Amino acid sequence: MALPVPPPVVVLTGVAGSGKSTVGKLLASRLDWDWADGDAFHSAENLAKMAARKPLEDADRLPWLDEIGQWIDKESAEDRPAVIACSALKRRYRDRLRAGRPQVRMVYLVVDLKTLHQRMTDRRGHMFHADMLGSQLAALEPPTREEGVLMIRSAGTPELTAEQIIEWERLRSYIPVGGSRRGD
Ligand SMILES: Nc1ncnc2c1ncn2[C@@H]1O[C@H](COP(=O)(O)OP(=O)(O)OP(=O)(O)O)[C@@H](O)[C@H]1O
Ligand SMILES: O=C(O)[C@H](O)[C@@H](O)[C@H](O)[C@H](O)CO
Repeated sequence: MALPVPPPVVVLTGVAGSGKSTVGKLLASRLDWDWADGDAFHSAENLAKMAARKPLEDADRLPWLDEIGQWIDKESAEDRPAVIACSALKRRYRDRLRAGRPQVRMVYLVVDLKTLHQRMTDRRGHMFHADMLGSQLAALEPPTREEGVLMIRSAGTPELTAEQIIEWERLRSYIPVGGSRRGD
């Protein structure tokens, strides 16, 4: 008999400045689901590297992705639906996060370059500098035609993007009409 699939865990992916944290926080709050920002799982070494404007490499990101995976597993073990932001720039990073976790639903935020650059330069007090955007784009393998990834253009307000994600059919089917948002 197949094991029951735990409640969904939405992973908001995309390059720095695409709005993962802004949209993710809003989405989790609208749904009353747990929320985490993947940036909180970076090691001190990774944070220092990024603050020194050195792009992360695979060897830096793999243990970080595993920390995020463990957070997802903990949420699922407690039967809790959740949202987490994680850049997951490459196919193999996404595969690492979703392997053995059928509850993971990936959303990729599509934002044009001009807007991305504007958001990064307007953002104040963030350890990730706007001049690192190029390195994010160089590492990026967009999930075009990748099965199970919702690619959503995030050009309007964060509220609109969060609403569009909620409407995403597979999530909607989880949220009972008129029922508890946690589905219990
Ligand atoms: N849809 C949006 N419309 C306008 N501004 C936005 C939108 N989404 C995010 N922003 C702004 O753009 C900036 C970047 O957003 P945010 O920090 O959420 O991106 P991020 O993908 O989490 O970046 P990082 O990976 O670097 O943490 C923020 O200052 C935020 O207020
Ligand atoms: O994979 C990466 O290069 C990192 O996750 C970055 O995306 C940063 O964590 C983030 O952008 C900082 O806010």
